[in-house]
Amino acid sequence: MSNTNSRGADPGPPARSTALTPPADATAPVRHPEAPAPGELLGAHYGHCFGCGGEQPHGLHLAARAEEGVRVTAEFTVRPAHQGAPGLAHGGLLATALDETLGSLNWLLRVIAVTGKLETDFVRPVPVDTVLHLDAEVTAVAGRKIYSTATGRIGGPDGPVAVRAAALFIEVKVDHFIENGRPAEIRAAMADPDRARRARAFEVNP
Ligand SMILES: CCCCC/C=C\C/C=C\C/C=C\C/C=C\CCCC(=O)SCCNC(=O)CCNC(=O)[C@H](O)C(C)(C)COP(=O)(O)OP(=O)(O)OC[C@H]1O[C@@H](n2cnc3c(N)ncnc32)[C@H](O)[C@@H]1OP(=O)(O)O
Repeated sequence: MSNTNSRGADPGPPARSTALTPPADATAPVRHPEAPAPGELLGAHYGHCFGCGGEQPHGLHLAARAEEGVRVTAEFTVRPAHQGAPGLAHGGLLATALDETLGSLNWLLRVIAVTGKLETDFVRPVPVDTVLHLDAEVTAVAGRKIYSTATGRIGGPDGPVAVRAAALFIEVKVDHFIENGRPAEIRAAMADPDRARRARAFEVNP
């Protein structure tokens, strides 16, 4: 079989459609003993993060809250700047809110991890001014692979489901950021006066 697409370009690796199903040897996630207590806000992992950073004027400013187990919740208000169609949220934006919420779960395990795969079901349209109630949990862990799912409900924690996601995060060392990030931003992050954020980046998984 040819390894090129119709334009002759390398199509890249094949889609991994089964990748979001944990393997048979996966285990249940273990909440870290020093994870934030249920009800506590997790805080931003990086001030300029588009999803959670307080210093990011264009960002979503998502504030995830720890729950029991390896689970978080967050509320996200859809703003006029988030539109795709008139008066409706852009799907990619909703996927970003899900990605960020899912990403914050890894802090309850005390690992740093990046999104490898994110699958999103858009179940119903989400109007501007909607408060989306996000609820995410880690379902299984297999080596460096962390499997998680999330839902976003309209109007309340028991409201109708508007979006659903399943994700695979891959645990990385802090070197992932040092080797791949831009030096100026890396230096600034290393000098972050916020002790909790530095700890999250450097002490967890040095
Ligand atoms: C110094 C300053 C540092 C400041 C840092 C600040 C804060 C840090 C703290 C926490 C924050 C961390 C992240 C941000 C959190 C939330 C934001 C939302 C999350 C994101 O938005 S984050 C950005 C988007 N994300 C990426 O930018 C990833 C790009 N990517 C890569 O960097 C590599 O691709 C990587 C590392 C993923 C893997 O590379 P690798 O070489 O380490 O590992 P390898 O390929 O061997 O995969 C190992 C096993 O995972 C399986 N696997 C891998 N990828 C898969 C896929 N896509 N689908 C299915 N399975 C997959 C393999 O099949 C194998 O499985 P098996 O072991 O069974 O064979």
